[in-house]
Amino acid sequence: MKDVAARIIDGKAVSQKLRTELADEVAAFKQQTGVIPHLAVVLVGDDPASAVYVRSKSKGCEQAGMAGSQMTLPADTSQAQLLELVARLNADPQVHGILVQLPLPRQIDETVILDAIDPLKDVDGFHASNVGLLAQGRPRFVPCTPLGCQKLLLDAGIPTSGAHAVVIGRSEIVGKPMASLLVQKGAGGDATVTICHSRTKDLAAVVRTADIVVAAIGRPKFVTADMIKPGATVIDVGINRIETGLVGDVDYGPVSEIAGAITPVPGGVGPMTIAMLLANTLLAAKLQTQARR
Ligand SMILES: Nc1nc2c(c(=O)[nH]1)N[C@@H](CN(C=O)c1ccc(C(=O)N[C@@H](CCC(=O)O)C(=O)O)cc1)CN2
Repeated sequence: MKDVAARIIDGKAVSQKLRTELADEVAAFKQQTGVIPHLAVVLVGDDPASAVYVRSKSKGCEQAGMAGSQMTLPADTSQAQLLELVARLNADPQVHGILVQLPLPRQIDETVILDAIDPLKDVDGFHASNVGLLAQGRPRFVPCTPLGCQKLLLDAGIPTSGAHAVVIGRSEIVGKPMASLLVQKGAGGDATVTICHSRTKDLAAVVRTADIVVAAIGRPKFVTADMIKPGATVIDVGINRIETGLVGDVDYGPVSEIAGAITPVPGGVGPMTIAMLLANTLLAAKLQTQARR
């Protein structure tokens, strides 16, 4: 055990600072172009957590001086009906960003929907062409949660160049794009990256070698103190609702006594996801406005 507890990386404070800066950028963009950036958020079904996230996305747009509209479809919506809505939003010149809230009901193939979104309006960065651009090291829209993790590392002054970063989880939304960001050249990158997943042999031993651990596996308190190298930085992407409340993928109390810096849940990575979405929406409006002039 260390005699000093880990530094807490406060995602709520960092996201608030970024959102204030973004509101100034939005105001300048509106003054220059007369264009109001507009995010359309689509929710299918009535999952209560998704409904909360979607509301905070629309509210976040308004607070930043952008337009946010929300479309809610019933849980039994067919793939064809959702594709029709996406096509309408793609064709609408007033809409700059389109986000389809995940997860989608089982009858709808997520990949088909995500790849139907105009890549220039894909503020989630999930379209195959945006995934490809990130993998090639020339990112356009980067998925919001990994981008938020990278911003937290940069804001906290955690060196990534030459560091060994271990990403636990290989999802398309977090694990894979996080690894791409950490390995790419430049600030917040240049790390040596290992991705661990359910088939990794002796995962604990691999994680113990990490200077930076990003936990995105979706299992409550999966990362325990014995897996952490003293002084390592621990970024917890997990949001798990258990009987006692909301917990991350990291066993926060014991791990914070070993780590050098750690994100809490709530108040760590989560708020950054929305801040990055707002930033991507302004970027979408800028790219489309440029293309139309
Ligand atoms: N189309 C997308 N769907 C989903 C994404 C996404 O980025 N794009 N990510 C997640 C959910 N999500 C945003 O959609 C999200 C999750 C959590 C938070 C957040 O601020 N969490 C708070 C806790 C809030 C609570 O009490 O529930 C925190 O960690 O402090 C924001 C956004 C899946 N779907």
